[in-house]
Amino acid sequence: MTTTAALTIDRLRVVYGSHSALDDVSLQVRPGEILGILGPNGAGKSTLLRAITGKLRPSSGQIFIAGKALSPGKAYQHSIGFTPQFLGLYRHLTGRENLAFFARCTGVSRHQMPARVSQALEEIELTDNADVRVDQLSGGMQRRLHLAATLVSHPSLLVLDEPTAGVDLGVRLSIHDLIRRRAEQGVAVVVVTHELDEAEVLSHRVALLHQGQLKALDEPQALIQETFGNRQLFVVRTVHMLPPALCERLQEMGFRPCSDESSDESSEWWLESDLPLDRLIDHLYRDLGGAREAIAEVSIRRPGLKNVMQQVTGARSDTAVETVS
Ligand SMILES: Nc1ncnc2c1ncn2[C@@H]1O[C@H](COP(=O)(O)OP(=O)(O)OP(=O)(O)O)[C@@H](O)[C@H]1O
Repeated sequence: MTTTAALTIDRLRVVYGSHSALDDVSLQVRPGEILGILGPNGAGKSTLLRAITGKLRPSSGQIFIAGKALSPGKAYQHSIGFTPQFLGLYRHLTGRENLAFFARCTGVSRHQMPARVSQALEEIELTDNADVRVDQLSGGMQRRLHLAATLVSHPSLLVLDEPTAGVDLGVRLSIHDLIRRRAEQGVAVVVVTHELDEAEVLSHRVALLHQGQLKALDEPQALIQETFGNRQLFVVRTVHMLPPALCERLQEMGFRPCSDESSDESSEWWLESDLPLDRLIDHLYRDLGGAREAIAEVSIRRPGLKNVMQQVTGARSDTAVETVS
């Protein structure tokens, strides 16, 4: 028996003027699956979400929601719930009033509304503060309410743009639980996040976008295994940010900054290598010479999606292992 995909994207192309923002992207999301969409700035993530939610007309290709072709501007015909990145709540209304408003807007009947609103309030543990105005709620409560405003209509496809941006760990974990519970009930979830550690624990599969192209699509652990096999990473932490000459030296040895693509803002560097740790430390000490007191710690770490992303999108350093061997 085949299950109809909750979302099918077929050879999607979006061109802005002469710039190709999405280039021949195809993927499917099954009911109950959480798909993380990852990629550096400008990769095409928002464009993809706008296409899935019918907010833009693709230059070519098609999108199907539960097997039915999506017409741009007519997403309301499908059961899609979209939670944008920035809070869209009525601050002078209470949580309960906000949920009732969003339920009405998305077609929940008067008859169903009280039960739906109560259920959503319970889900986000806001029942006790349901009648407090939004502007008096904590930031974490507002974030959960923002998500609940989408959940209240019981969409079968949930599209989330950075649902945990700017929240603390406790709120983040409770939002993860909310998303997982809906997925367990059969809801398909597409979630854009810049937090690669989050994507690794939350997503069943991840799609890596770079310059509008789908570079990888797989389960997080499978991607890590495909990219790094059983190799481990050496991570060097420095006591402070290094002067440019030392950054260059580390890069010549094949190290990459952990924080982002900008080497002069990183005090952590990683290297994929088969060398034993003691030999690597010898090389480091020899190569950094008098600057070795800048090293605070050398450790071995399991690669993560962050490293996969750097490997897929960054300039590949093929000389890494040879340089220090
Ligand atoms: N309305 C537009 N007109 C012209 N170019 C656009 C438009 N929207 C996005 N772009 C360009 O398309 C590319 C993809 O943009 P998009 O916003 O989808 O990327 P993103 O992955 O969401 O980035 P970010 O993480 O910074 O939000 C970028 O090069 C961007 O400058």
